[in-house]
Amino acid sequence: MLRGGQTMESAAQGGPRLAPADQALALAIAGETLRRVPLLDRLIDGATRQALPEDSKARMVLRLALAQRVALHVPDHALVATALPLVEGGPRRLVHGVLGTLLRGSLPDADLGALPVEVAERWTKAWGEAAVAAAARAIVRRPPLDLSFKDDAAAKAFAEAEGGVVVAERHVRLADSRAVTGLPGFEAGDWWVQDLSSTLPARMIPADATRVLDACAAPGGKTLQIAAAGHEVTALDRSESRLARLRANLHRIKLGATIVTEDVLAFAPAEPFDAVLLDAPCSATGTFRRHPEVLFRASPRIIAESAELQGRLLEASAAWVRPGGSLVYAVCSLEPEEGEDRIAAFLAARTGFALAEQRRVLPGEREEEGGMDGFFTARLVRQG
Ligand SMILES: C[S@@+](CC[C@H](N)C(=O)[O-])C[C@H]1O[C@@H](n2cnc3c(N)ncnc32)[C@H](O)[C@@H]1O
Repeated sequence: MLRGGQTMESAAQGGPRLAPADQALALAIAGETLRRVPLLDRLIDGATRQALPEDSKARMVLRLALAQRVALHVPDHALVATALPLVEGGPRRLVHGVLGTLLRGSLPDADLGALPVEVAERWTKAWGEAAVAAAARAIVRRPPLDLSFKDDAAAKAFAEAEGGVVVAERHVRLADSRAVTGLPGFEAGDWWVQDLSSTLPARMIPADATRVLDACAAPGGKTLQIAAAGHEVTALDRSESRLARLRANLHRIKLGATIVTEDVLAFAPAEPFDAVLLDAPCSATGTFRRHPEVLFRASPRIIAESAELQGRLLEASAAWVRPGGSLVYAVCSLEPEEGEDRIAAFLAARTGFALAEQRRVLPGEREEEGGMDGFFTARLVRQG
């Protein structure tokens, strides 16, 4: 992931086939390492005479071993026994020596997270130190399990029965992550998993909008919300495999939508929509609590490329909004270039749209209730 910019999911698929318990442990070690790389590097650098290259195998293996000790409380003999074979025929002596020194000393047992240095600097400039400190706390905290419900009464009854909290209309938060398939209402299709932040854009769609286009729809969290709210949804995405997941989700929740496999940039609807939701592809840095690897992938170049594409997708989607209708834009990103700046640039470059509402979610929001993913969403109205 650090070298190739892969997601955890694709890295796991590309690796060797492991038994489920080993796969879960491997993912836990990788995730806990990514949640505290600068902290682990400080420990490693404090125990080596010459700094190990950033990308060296010795540094990678030491990070993995130390994360097991500070975050997963793996016994020393076990983590040494899994680290050394990784450097057999290579820097085995060095890794053994550094690990020995560190494990004999007092390692922080603290649940301290650390954002990659470049991300901390970027976000301090954009959002200030309090948001960065909140993000460092959040990256090592297990996020709650958030469920969106088809029906508000069912949400309230579920919260009461399962010890959850209704944190918004049709939305229940469970403090601890449980196996979702075992929760009541899974088979019946009463709810789906969705972070509270991700529910904000669909809540901005005016109640009187009849025909709604979900322009980057798969795997369908927002499509489900829009359909559950009673709108007629057209769900468009260019990825057939992701649309297969959207179809399966609609089937389980027993809701309907017209599905279109198409590129936003090539789509030509027969008639305009009352509302268009563009949940644009983005760096996804707001989802760092569940996917810490996003912080290492989102280089300034990737963010700039993503922002450029978002500008084009916004222009294309704007053309399908009827006069008086709404265009809702959303990104699960903590980069202003993908959020506030995109909307400002869109409004500066054309007439005919006005900003109706805008919402930014930063790390630290509702922290005592389990927090929220970083997010940005805005609603524009097409003037008639
Ligand atoms: C942020 S995800 C959407 C998540 C979805 N709205 C949900 O709530 O479950 C972005 C989606 O945009 C799709 N996408 C990216 N570029 C596209 C394009 N040019 N045309 C159509 N879909 C695109 C991707 O396949 C991906 O499914």
